[in-house]
Amino acid sequence: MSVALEAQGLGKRFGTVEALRDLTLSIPLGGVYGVLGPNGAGKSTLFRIALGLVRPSSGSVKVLGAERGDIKALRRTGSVIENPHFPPYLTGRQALQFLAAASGARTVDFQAWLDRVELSEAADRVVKGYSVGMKQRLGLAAALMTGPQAVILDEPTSGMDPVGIADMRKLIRELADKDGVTIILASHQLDEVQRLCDRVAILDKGRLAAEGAVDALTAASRKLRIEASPVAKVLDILGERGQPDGRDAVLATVTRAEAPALIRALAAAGVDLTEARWVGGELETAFRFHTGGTVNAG
Ligand SMILES: Nc1ncnc2c1ncn2[C@@H]1O[C@H](COP(=O)(O)OP(=O)(O)OP(=O)(O)O)[C@@H](O)[C@H]1O
Repeated sequence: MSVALEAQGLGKRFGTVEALRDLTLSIPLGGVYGVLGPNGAGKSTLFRIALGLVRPSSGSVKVLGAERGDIKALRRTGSVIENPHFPPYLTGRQALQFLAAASGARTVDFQAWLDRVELSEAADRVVKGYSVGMKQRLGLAAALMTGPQAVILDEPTSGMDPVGIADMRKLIRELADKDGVTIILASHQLDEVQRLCDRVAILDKGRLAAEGAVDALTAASRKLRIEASPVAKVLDILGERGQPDGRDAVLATVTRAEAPALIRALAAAGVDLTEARWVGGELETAFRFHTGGTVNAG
């Protein structure tokens, strides 16, 4: 089995609202997968259906190869859905012990998980005094301590400061690369997603608007900016794939694979090359293109 989450023609109606419409999506096992979309696109609904918290109106979803609601698959799937809540007068350590007991987990190394999410110093303080970021990290420890194969995180960096966001990004990447946990996350932080995720799905009004490797989705807006002299010769060699950028540079629409040959051709034609660098290629551009221009902060 190489699929972590598979949705087939998934639909969900809440009264007159169609939160998901005929969504077919396959999220591979391994790596970090981002589910993106404007507010109300259906990201949380997809996650809630996958976790057995909400019943779909049509279609089906499998998690780790098992039908929705399968207890064994759910035990192998951790989750942090929106800001996690803990009994406020328990300490971080007690909260993990309480949740482990509730889920029937027997051999959990609480200290190791508290260390891993950098909560060792705060472990014996009550959760009530924790910051948003600390609660998110405690939620992540709670989701991971039972050794899941996949983890679903709904906006894991919401309400965090830039340092907290960078730490969370590092931890998530490490969990995927070193621990082999498949991470599926929803986020509005497109620059973070671009740095963190291997693949993404872009949802728009409950539909799948785009899906693919981050590199492939961003390739359309990525250009090679070539600063060279004479510019006219560069434009001549590039033909339709070149456009002037100021007086001494050209934007070339080429792929990474084509770049070395282009640079060799320019040198062979006697062009003096001062600089060649990639510009553009932001995930935000792809997001705007596929969702009709809405980018949400927060
Ligand atoms: N329990 C519910 N009852 C009624 N409508 C709901 C319910 N849950 C979600 N919806 C609606 O379904 C649509 C999709 O919501 P969902 O929370 O899945 O979007 P989202 O992409 O996660 O949005 P956000 O980025 O704001 O978290 C929205 O229009 C929302 O108002």
